[in-house]
Amino acid sequence: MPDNAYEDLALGLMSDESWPPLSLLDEELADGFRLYSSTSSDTVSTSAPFSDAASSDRESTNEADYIDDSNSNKDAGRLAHIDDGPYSSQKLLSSSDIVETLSSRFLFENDCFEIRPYSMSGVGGFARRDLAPGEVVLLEQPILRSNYDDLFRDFQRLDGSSRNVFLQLYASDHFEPKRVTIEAIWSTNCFSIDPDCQGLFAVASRFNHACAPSHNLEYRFDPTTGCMIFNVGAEPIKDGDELTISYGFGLRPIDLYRYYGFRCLCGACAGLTDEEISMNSIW
Ligand SMILES: C[S@@+](CC[C@H](N)C(=O)[O-])C[C@H]1O[C@@H](n2cnc3c(N)ncnc32)[C@H](O)[C@@H]1O
Repeated sequence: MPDNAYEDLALGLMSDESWPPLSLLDEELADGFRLYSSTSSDTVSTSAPFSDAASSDRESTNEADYIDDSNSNKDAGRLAHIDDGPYSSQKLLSSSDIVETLSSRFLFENDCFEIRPYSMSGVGGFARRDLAPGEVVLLEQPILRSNYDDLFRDFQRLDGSSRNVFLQLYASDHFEPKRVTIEAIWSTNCFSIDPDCQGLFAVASRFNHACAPSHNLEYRFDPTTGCMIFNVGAEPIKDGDELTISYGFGLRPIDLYRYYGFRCLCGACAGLTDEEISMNSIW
């Protein structure tokens, strides 16, 4: 495969005429899309799926301390952010803005898929054309690498735009009521990068789960590029189909409910009855 084969699939790079291909690590990718280089020297080696949200039981902290921009550090994280241009209305600061925007706007698109709202579960990814088995649809660098111990400190080091992207991601209301939004967003969306480190990905966070064997994307973390790479599984995907991933090997609907707080509606599993839900209510 040629070196630049993935360029137009990297986060922030649009393959249509208005978004000419640029180098993956260009700081200025296109109007309104920038990808900041990380100063982190972390090495990563595995492609484990979502982190175990159930294992995090940390004390809450005053969230207001962590959403002040004044100390922003542009180099603390990687970001393909939404600023101007066609995505200007996604420069989001409040949860009401987020809700309004998610209900009416496309969130991201490249040659292969788009992230858009739909009725089942907020937003999801949908194929924009037929996709072949094995085809790479997205390479994405995390906007933040962290872990549950360092999350608030690392969040504080993000620049203001990265924080806004972070804060517009979906936060499950399943997590402990006193848990602050930052931690709920992290728990809902982060992917494991290695045993001690997770990553938050602005676009990949929008992929919904489907139970095996019906999920149609595979993913792995590539330490060389620092990207999570998403490719089509063994079966082709048709234009318009939802792109789905597995949130974890062997997870049953009851595990999804306990760990992530949602009733799986993927259609491939039996789901959960009301009785099972009430028997497993956590709060
Ligand atoms: C990582 S986010 C995925 C994107 C999310 N739909 C959004 O609007 O941003 C995970 C959340 O999506 C929803 N979700 C994902 N997969 C689902 C499924 N199979 N059935 C029902 N809800 C699902 C749940 O609300 C879950 O907490």
